[in-house]
Amino acid sequence: MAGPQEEQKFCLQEVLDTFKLCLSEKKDVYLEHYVAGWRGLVKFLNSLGSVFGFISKDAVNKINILVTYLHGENGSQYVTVQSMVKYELENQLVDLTKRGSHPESGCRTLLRLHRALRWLELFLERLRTSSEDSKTSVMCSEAYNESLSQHHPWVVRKAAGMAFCVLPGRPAFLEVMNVGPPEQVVAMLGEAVPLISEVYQITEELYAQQNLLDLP
Ligand SMILES: CCCCCCCCCCCCC/C=C/[C@@H](O)[C@H](COP(=O)(O)O)NC(=O)CCCCCCCCCCCCCCC
Repeated sequence: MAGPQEEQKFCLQEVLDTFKLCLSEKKDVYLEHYVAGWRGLVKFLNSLGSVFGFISKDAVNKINILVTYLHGENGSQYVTVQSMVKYELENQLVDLTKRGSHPESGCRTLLRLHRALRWLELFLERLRTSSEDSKTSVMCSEAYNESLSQHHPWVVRKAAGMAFCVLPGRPAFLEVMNVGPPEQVVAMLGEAVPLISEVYQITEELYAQQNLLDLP
């Protein structure tokens, strides 16, 4: 049986499995599996050390907000991202233009994770196609600059940049994924990236249709 230590261990397979479960037959995104995917990723971040604590703390905070809705009295409205958006909009539960009485709506909280998912997609694709001696810090900051950084103030960008510098090199990084030899990690990333990308695209289209991409 796995001890507490092992239960905390990140495993790319597990994250891949949760993202697989994310999409329903009609391509709705299940919130439960979406947050489970993020929980798995946070485990990975925690295994990289305390420098990343401020990032994982924010991610956990956002995961917990969503889980509270999911398990709350209106939980049945939060089964999918689609139903959450519909419910919160119909009931005026979202601050649309400036922060007001709903600073922690499901919609704005998920949007933050959604933007981070684009970073993840770009980063994992770089990792997958990179050579053995490529620098993870460079891949990570390139992916960040192309995505998430646009939504962050200077001070967060600075702190993120500093954290990226202490990322382990590619071989050690692939090892923490607990998949096996590098070729196997690369193969699994080949499966994971399109899945993550699909979940991202579906959410992006929904948010764009509803004009929710700039929620405060
Ligand atoms: C592998 C290295 C991991 C580097 C993570 C890259 C993302 C850098 C994000 C920096 C966020 C800093 C923390 C603060 C964020 C908030 O200001 C900001 C805005 O929130 P607010 O509107 O409520 O104020 N929050 C966010 O943008 C959400 C950030 C969520 C980041 C989650 C990152 C999880 C990373 C998981 C790593 C997995 C590695 C892949 C391995 C297979």
